[in-house]
Amino acid sequence: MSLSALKRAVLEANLDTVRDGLVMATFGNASGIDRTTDQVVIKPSGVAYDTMTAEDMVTVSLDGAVVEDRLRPSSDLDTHLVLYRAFTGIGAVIHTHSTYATIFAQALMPIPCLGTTHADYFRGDIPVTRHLRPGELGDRYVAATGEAIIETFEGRDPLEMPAVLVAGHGPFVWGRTPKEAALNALILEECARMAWFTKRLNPQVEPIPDALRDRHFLRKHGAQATYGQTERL
Ligand SMILES: O=C(CO)[C@@H](O)[C@@H](O)COP(=O)(O)O
Repeated sequence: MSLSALKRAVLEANLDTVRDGLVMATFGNASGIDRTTDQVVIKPSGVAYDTMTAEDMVTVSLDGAVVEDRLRPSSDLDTHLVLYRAFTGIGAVIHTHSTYATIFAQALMPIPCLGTTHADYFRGDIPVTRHLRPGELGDRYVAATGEAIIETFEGRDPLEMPAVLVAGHGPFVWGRTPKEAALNALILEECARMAWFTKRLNPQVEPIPDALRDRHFLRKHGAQATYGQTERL
């Protein structure tokens, strides 16, 4: 993908989060990476979404060196970079403060996998990171946020669990493309909303059985996926 195509895709993913009601004001950011050049394209910090253009997207290298510096990159850039370096199969990262997912993050509660809506996209409960320690709240705060996410994902496949709740902050999601990450951000919020109401109706309810969860997840993802069309109609 050319750099200009990546910038357009990243802009659209940012705008999707607003269109889908996941972001208000400037509370969020989406980025994408070209794995052939290791260039990362990310939303500029604090720019209004209704005036944002593809040319406003900021390009940096995977180690954080700014390639084009017309605008300052998102203040969450270092979290995105830590995720790209650790999760080599992902191509896009999105952060929002979507209401229900953020409520779970603030309550330090994983979003339980209570139904097949959830299992179609996330193979299990959406995990919550630990709180950052006082020594991590200085200059390295944003990178430390990414490192806490990586710690939470030890032994997990990030493509089977493309979302996390950062304690006291909000969700980060990812995908292979900016479009896929934007869809994951939307489904995450819907699953959080459903889990909230399900738990209110029946506080004792447990996550669905692993076999049902896996049946749903694997029919849509991985080598054996059977959902949808094998050929374009
Ligand atoms: O998480 C936060 C604030 O808590 C940020 O994501 C949000 O303000 C967006 O910042 P940027 O405009 O991406 O610099």
